[in-house]
Amino acid sequence: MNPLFIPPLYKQRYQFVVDFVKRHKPKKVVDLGCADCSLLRKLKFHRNIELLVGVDLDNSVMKQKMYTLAPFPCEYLKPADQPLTIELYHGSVTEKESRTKCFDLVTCIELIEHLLLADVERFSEVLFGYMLPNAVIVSTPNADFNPLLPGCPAFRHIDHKFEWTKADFQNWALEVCRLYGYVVEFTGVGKAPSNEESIGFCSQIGVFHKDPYRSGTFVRSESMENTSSHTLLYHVVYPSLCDNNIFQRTLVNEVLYEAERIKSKWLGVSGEEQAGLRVSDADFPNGCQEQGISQELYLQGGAVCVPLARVLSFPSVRRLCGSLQELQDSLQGDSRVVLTGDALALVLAAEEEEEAASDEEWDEYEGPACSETVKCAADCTEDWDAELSCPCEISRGDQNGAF
Ligand SMILES: C[S@@+](CC[C@H](N)C(=O)[O-])C[C@H]1O[C@@H](n2cnc3c(N)ncnc32)[C@H](O)[C@@H]1O
Ligand SMILES: [Mg+2]
Repeated sequence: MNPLFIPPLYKQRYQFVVDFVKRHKPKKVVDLGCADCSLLRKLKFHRNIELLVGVDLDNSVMKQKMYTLAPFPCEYLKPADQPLTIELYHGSVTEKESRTKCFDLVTCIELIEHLLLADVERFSEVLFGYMLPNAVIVSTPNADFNPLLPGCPAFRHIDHKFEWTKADFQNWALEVCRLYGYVVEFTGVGKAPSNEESIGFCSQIGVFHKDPYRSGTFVRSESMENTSSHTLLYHVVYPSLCDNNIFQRTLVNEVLYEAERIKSKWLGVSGEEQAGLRVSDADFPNGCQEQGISQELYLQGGAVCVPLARVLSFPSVRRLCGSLQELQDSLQGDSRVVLTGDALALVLAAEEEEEAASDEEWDEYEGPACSETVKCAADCTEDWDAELSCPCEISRGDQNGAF
């Protein structure tokens, strides 16, 4: 059977959120009804997000997949500039939880139709009247579209408690806006055929923003007290340069790496050629030229001295330290580096201290403990999807997929 939508509808819903995040750059995002964390796994690559939270009533599905939200090994080797914390909570979206208050964006993708109709009002109050997010994205099946889905039963999924027509959804959304001071834009994914466009999208979406003209005049939840009704299941802090220890370790690694490379190149050429290796200001712009600070290497008591000014000309170091003074301040007192008395150069042993691993040692090396292939940053998302999500649309049902 050919898929009805290409890409599948669940991917189009996730992409809708990802596009919104790219445009609006929210810092704090919570995904209500996050299930197997598929959307969270996509969002974690958007490093404008500093706090990413998932909430679901079903803790078993979250527990199965929560470790896929852990940092990749390469993220420890090359920490990001911005911090990122990911948290998963077991709890109901109809209960107030102060740790989900005042986020920039709340997503509710195919969640609302799984609530009892009697609970929708309570959910609306918790979401719009208590959590007070700046923006909300709600998606839900459009019942008007069901006749166009071949073999579609009364409801698209066995766990759906209701399915709203376009008018039902818009009535709910507009009432919520009236009560809580929001404005809404209606859109969706999964277009109807051109002769049936008035039916609307297969997945209807409402994008809510706080109404700038009504701030302070809307209803707030009766009780705004700090309540903790959810249980924290998972908490991970990503390595980032905002952490002083990680910053220092990364800086020292980069400085030593670049300094050793400069040293090896310098040692590898004859004395005459060394003279020819004299650096010109234009070769290594780093802001030190004006101060007349030398960038040339020299020998001192059998050791090679590599000027910090020269190391600072490498973009990998300059990204971390903006000036020579900053670099000196960061390196002084760090036990992994030795500086000259004037703190202007690094002192490195002229000879390699450690021999490279012998052939026998390499024979014993069994490779990394985990055979998993990891790729960096945004490219990974599709790999993870392929591995972690069932590629068969039909078997996924509406949980994430068919409709
Ligand atoms: C169809 S799934 C949607 C999953 C995900 N948002 C997506 O689009 O892939 C609905 C999710 O809502 C969760 N859910 C249902 N009622 C809930 C409640 N009262 N509080 C929190 N989560 C709830 C279910 O456990 C389920 O994981
Ligand atoms: Mg559903």
